[in-house]
Amino acid sequence: MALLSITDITARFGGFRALDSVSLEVGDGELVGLIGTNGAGKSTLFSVATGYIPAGSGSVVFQGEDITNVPVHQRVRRGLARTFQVPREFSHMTVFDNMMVAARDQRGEKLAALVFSRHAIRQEEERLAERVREVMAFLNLARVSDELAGKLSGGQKKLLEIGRLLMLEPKCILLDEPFAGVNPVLIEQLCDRIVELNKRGIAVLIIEHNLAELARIVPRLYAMDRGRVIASGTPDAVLADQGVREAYMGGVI
Ligand SMILES: Nc1ncnc2c1ncn2[C@@H]1O[C@H](COP(=O)(O)OP(=O)(O)OP(=O)(O)O)[C@@H](O)[C@H]1O
Repeated sequence: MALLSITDITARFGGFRALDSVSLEVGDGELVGLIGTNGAGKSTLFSVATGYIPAGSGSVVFQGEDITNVPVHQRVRRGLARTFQVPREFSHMTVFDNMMVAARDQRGEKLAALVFSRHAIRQEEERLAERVREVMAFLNLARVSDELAGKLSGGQKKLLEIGRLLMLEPKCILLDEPFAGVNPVLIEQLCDRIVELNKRGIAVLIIEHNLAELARIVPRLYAMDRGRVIASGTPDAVLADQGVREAYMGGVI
């Protein structure tokens, strides 16, 4: 059984059909790519999967449960979370605090339950801080821990965005163009960290325009064009697909 099953999803913006009966699956512990022309509907699909945009029709099933109408924060609590094309860090806060805020959001109810015990709150905060330090070390962000997030490079912001996601202890992450605006050296590092996360058991679905990098790390790809999935399979098979080649620059890739 798939970890995440998206079936026959349709989504409209006014009269425009951005997603037209889209189906896609991510298996437990799988690393999957999603490519497509500009405006194909990839980000919209992420938004429907994670609850930011309602599905017009179709279903989203996560870990065997129908979550089509479940709100964003409950999907996050179940372990399904996404990044955005443009990172959403708090630019005037430090890297460390950005990560702590993400962790506290997730732990909000638990912290509220501890309201009568200062000692218990301090212990919980220390536990979260320890987890933040672990994640920063994993992402090579430890040395910028006290920097303001707004001062980070594009690549470091993408790493921070992934760090904030990891504080949610997800089972499946949807990464929207993690390599966009990132210099080649940091792309290598990002690729390496994404593969390592996946090895540790987190399922990953990645939207990416950088086909060379994506094809290097994912065993399986989907391709979208004009609101539909037009191909899926190994990167070689998808990139050789005639429909995909026609969708991209009239067959030039
Ligand atoms: N909030 C919105 N209101 C109206 N139209 C929208 C909205 N969001 C997206 N669209 C339209 O839906 C279509 C799909 O957009 P989407 O951002 O999902 O594409 P994409 O495949 O992620 O594109 P890109 O690779 O360029 O980021 C586009 O035509 C876009 O203009």
